[in-house]
Amino acid sequence: MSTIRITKQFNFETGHALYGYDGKCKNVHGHSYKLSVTVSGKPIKDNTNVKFGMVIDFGDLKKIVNEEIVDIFDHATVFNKNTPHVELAKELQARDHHVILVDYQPTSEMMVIDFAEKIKNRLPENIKLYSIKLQETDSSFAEWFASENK
Ligand SMILES: Nc1nc2c(c(=O)[nH]1)N=C([C@H](O)[C@H](O)COP(=O)(O)OP(=O)(O)OP(=O)(O)O)CN2
Ligand SMILES: [Zn+2]
Repeated sequence: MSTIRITKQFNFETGHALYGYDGKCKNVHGHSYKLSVTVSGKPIKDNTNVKFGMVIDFGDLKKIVNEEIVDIFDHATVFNKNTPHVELAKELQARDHHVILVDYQPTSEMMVIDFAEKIKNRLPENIKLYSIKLQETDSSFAEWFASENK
């Protein structure tokens, strides 16, 4: 049976700031992120299985990515907790804002690394994470490929 890649796309709105950056993205600002998650596997051969012909049900992949990423990052603001932005984050949290403190600079590169780990940990044994693409703007995106990260 052939190995097939399938992709599910997601959208979420997230704020961030790049502490110490030498450009306008040092300011708190937001993006309409577009996330593409590609997994690979073999379509189920058993015609009595309700998922017959599927690598993984798009709905099951959606549930994993929504629970791990979209529901958490949507309408949140991400700060690097190893910078003075932690003070700003605490102030926002005290005012009931949805803030995420991460252990990295929240660039698109570092976010795809984080997302890849989160998704890999949730996939069934027979399904492999192939790649992730995170688009910050119409012209800027970062990609993670399993083949380059063994
Ligand atoms: N390698 C990276 N460079 C930059 C990142 C990043 O995550 N990785 N992030 C930013 C800013 O957060 C923001 O995304 C600005 O990006 P940029 O593409 O420069 O946005 P512009 O709107 O200025 O770009 P246009 O060319 O006008 O579309 C900065 N750099
Ligand atoms: Zn940005």
